[in-house]
Amino acid sequence: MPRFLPEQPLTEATARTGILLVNLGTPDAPTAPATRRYLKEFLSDPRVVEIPQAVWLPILNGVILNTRPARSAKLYRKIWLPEGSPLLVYSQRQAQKLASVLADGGTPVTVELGMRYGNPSIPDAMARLKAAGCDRILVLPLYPQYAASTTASTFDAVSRELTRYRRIPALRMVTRYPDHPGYIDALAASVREHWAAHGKPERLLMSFHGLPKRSIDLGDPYYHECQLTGRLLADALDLPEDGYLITYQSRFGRAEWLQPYTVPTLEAWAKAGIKRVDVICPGFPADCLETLEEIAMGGKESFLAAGGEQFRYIPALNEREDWIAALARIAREELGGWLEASPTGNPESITGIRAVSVGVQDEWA
Ligand SMILES: C=CC1=C(C)c2cc3[nH]c(cc4nc(cc5[nH]c(cc1n2)c(C)c5CCC(=O)O)C(CCC(=O)O)=C4C)c(C)c3C=C
Ligand SMILES: [Fe+2]
Ligand SMILES: [Fe+2]
Repeated sequence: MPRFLPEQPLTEATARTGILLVNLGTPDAPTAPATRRYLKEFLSDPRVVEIPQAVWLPILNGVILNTRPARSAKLYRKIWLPEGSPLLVYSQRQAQKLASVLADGGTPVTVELGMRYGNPSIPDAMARLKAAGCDRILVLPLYPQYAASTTASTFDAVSRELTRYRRIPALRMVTRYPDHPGYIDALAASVREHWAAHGKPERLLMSFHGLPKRSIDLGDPYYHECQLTGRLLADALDLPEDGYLITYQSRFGRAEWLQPYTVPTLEAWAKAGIKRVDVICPGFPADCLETLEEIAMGGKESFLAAGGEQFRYIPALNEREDWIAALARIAREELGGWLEASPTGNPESITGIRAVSVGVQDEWA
């Protein structure tokens, strides 16, 4: 049994650039066993829970995985689409549309979606890129703001898989785009369209996924990147200081997480007499459990119960044309120097190198 995965012979036709689009991942089904499998993989990642594994794993396996899966599965059932989990459905459509926008723009690259946890896995997506002949890969995570628990964990998974390869591809990775004009403009356009259809609220709440405060104290740039996105979005919308607030959601466990917390803020606003709010979750390019259940359903319920009168959730960017165009722009910018060599996807300029390496292979065959 060879130590590394077997390789297909190198041919001229196989040289291509591929994009590995990555998102977090989601259960295969809205059931307790499928949610348990997903949470086990997710919460065993030391990038996600930074408690020493000898302390954390007994808590995870003994307590959390015996209680949370059934509870979370019930929540997933509230948002599940006929085609599957929203996070997967929207991420898959983003991958397909990104490939077609790039191809229409003269950049024919293969795009594969890989989920950090669950399916389709990052190793499977990388195998598909390899089978398509991609020997240059751009990793593009659907995380505009850098966090070690998401972005660095993606890098861990990609690089771990590469340790099994004999012939590794050239590799690039987008690590952050919290201030990319295409991303900010798409967010601003989605808010303006929402206001044109439904009217303007008293306040706009921008809710980002939370992180333990300790991670920021240890140097994670996530908080600053969320604040940057939020401020740029507010500027693009000409919002006054008291017209919006950036908050953090999805707290997990008892430690302090980034503040202010989303739902307590909504309740405090309602109690202070704010009647009409809109909520957007700019850090989630695809709608998912955390936006659809926790915010659009749970946040609304809390706001109304505390005396608020009108709560509107502004959907994630999902398949918006301007967002797919922004992703294509980000990809093209990061692919600089790779695409020039292969304007038609057929890398003439490196044909000579290919011919030599194929020749050497033949000699040893
Ligand atoms: C220790 C816990 C967690 C950290 C740290 C964390 C960071 C983090 N997560 C996202 C994006 C998503 N998280 C989602 C779900 C989710 N997150 C956690 C915990 C942590 N996240 C849990 C336990 C769950 C599962 C749901 C539940 O049981 O409550 C999702 C949605 C997944 C879906 O299937 O729809 C996303 C997306 C980011 C961006 C982030 C760090 C910045
Ligand atoms: Fe999360
Ligand atoms: Fe949540």
